[in-house]
Amino acid sequence: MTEQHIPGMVAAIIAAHASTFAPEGNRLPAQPTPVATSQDPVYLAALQACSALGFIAIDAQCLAQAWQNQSQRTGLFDAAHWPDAPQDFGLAGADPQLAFPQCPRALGLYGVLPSAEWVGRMARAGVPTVQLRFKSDDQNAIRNEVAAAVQAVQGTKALLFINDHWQAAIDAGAYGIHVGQEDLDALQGAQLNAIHASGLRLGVSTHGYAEMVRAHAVQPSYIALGAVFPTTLKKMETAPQGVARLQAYVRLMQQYPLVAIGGIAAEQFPAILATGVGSVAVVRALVNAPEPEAAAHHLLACMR
Ligand SMILES: Cc1ncc(COP(=O)(O)OP(=O)(O)O)c(N)n1
Ligand SMILES: Cc1ncsc1CCOP(=O)(O)O
Ligand SMILES: [Mg+2]
Repeated sequence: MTEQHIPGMVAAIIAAHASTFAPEGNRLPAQPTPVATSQDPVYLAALQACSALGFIAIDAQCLAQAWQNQSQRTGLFDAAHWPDAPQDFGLAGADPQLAFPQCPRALGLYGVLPSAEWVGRMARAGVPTVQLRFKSDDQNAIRNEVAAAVQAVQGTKALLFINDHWQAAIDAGAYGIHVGQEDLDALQGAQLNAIHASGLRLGVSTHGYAEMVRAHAVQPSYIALGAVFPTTLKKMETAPQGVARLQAYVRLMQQYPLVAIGGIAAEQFPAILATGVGSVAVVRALVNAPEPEAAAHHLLACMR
């Protein structure tokens, strides 16, 4: 492949994947082609094509590198084969010594909840995985709420993750911690080591290819993928990813337990579960339901 083949390769990738990633009527806007970090013709073609298909700069760069690696590994350029091999994304070779402790591969219905009271309610309703997402800057209130959430799941089978407040989670003996990309940015190496040494599980939020690669660098216990659909619960920096991208992420990230999150209600469960993701996280589908326990039972039935 040489430079003169690039326009044809761009067109071939778009033709093969537009119906999946940029279908008529449900298309993310085309993105400007970002700076190239390789002059390989496959890389350059994939960078243009993935940008045209609506992938943001860091994800288009990540995909282009993977497409270049795939072509070099297989010895051919196949426009129809969307990259999905972990080694082409630099995702192979997890180190069991450095990895965070394992959690179940299928975390099932995952309730992300605003208070210890909600955590207890949903744990008692049979939700297998719960998270305390308590937003506060008051350290005393945080410590009390985290300790109360740990108490609230006693006697149930629920696994309790604490969002953001990792030190309080360690001190209270929660099952695990959930952090986002900004939380990871703020964590110093020694703090990440402290979480690792505590033996708690670690879940990490991701919103696309580049963030999945970044999350892999810390080898968390699970990876969350979202927002799949629009959500009013949280201001997202990235567009809703949609089910087609979720499917591609699940194919690539099979080595991790995966959680889908964002804008998911009962009607979306069949499409989400068909991707092979082992867990579906919801906030409003539980918290805003007129009868939250009944909603939990219905969503648990949807999981089956
Ligand atoms: C299961 C799960 N996935 C994603 C998030 C979002 O975490 P984060 O990006 O850190 O945002 P905040 O929840 O802290 O606003 C989550 N909490 N749980
Ligand atoms: C916390 C969070 N992170 C990504 S989407 C989201 C909110 C999900 O809430 P809902 O299930 O109500 O859309
Ligand atoms: Mg957070």
